Amino acid sequence: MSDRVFIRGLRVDTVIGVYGWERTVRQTLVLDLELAADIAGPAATDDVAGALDYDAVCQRLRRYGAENQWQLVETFAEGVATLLREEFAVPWLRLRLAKPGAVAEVEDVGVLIERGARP
Ligand SMILES: Nc1nc2c(c(=O)[nH]1)N=C([C@H](O)[C@@H](O)CO)CN2
Repeated sequence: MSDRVFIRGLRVDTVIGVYGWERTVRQTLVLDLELAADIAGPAATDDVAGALDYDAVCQRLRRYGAENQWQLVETFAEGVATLLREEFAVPWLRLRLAKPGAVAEVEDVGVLIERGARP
């Protein structure tokens, strides 16, 4: 099954960073997600109840960012992957996590991870 739900450019505000000043401010991370998910099933019923609800995913990840804090983008990325697999039963995902403006003269930096087994 190569079907995917994708989310591009999800902005999550959180406390993240290794420097002292970063512990006192909120910064915006930008997430691009590819989530393995069945498309034909929910298409047959035309019912969001059987779909991987991308709106629910976005709301949950914004709340995850608001309620927690991290030092490394790596830690945040692993937490997002675990949450999606445990709470939304996503069997495989690819996450690109960008921290725009974190480094001078650089557009963005971050991590790209894949977790789970491709169905
Ligand atoms: N591999 C990483 N390197 C760095 C991180 C990080 O999260 N992962 N973070 C920082 C600082 O917080 C930086 O984002 C502030 O400009 C430095 N290196």
